[in-house]
Amino acid sequence: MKTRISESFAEQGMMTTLNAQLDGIEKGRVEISAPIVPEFAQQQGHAHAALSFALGDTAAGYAALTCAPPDHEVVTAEIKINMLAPGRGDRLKAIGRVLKPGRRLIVVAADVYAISDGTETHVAALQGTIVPVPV
Ligand SMILES: CC(C)(COP(=O)(O)OP(=O)(O)OC[C@H]1O[C@@H](n2cnc3c(N)ncnc32)[C@H](O)[C@@H]1OP(=O)(O)O)[C@@H](O)C(=O)NCCC(=O)NCCSC(=O)c1cc(O)c2ccccc2c1O
Repeated sequence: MKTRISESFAEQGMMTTLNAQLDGIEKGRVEISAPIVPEFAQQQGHAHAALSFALGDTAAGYAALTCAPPDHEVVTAEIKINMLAPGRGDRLKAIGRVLKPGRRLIVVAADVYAISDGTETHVAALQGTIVPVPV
């Protein structure tokens, strides 16, 4: 399972562009993080919502993949995000988790935290639906 997730993550050009890294893989739970850099900031210098979304969606997607059958990929069908606080700091950390590993739909959630001088602030909460598709 860990090899499958790591190899898939390495293939995601989006994650490479964001300098994101995989920090943890367990069944139903995946953690990733990326630096907050000016290229991915909004007009006040905080993390852009799109960065929080990309990391949250990806963490949730891989959490779903840990529960998908071996001969299936997963795609995001829908996901919503609540932006809870400005993403100030050095890094964003996203923790994705599976709420319900159904046969047809995998319901997921993700929480995104901004890390500043070792202090974590909960900045975004996502919930969505991931669909397993045969490879
Ligand atoms: C979600 C859907 C697969 C649901 O399709 P549905 O069965 O409801 O609808 P249709 O039968 O009308 O199909 C429409 C269309 O979907 C494609 N499709 C359907 N079934 C399959 C399948 N088994 N395999 C492959 N593709 C399928 C196909 O193009 C169909 O059109 P046709 O003309 O060929 O019939 C479907 O709605 C869908 O595919 N939606 C788009 C999903 C999508 O593109 N999501 C965003 C990209 S995925 C993504 O961003 C992503 C992000 C991550 O962070 C990830 C992290 C970890 C793993 C994966 C990640 C990831 O994929």
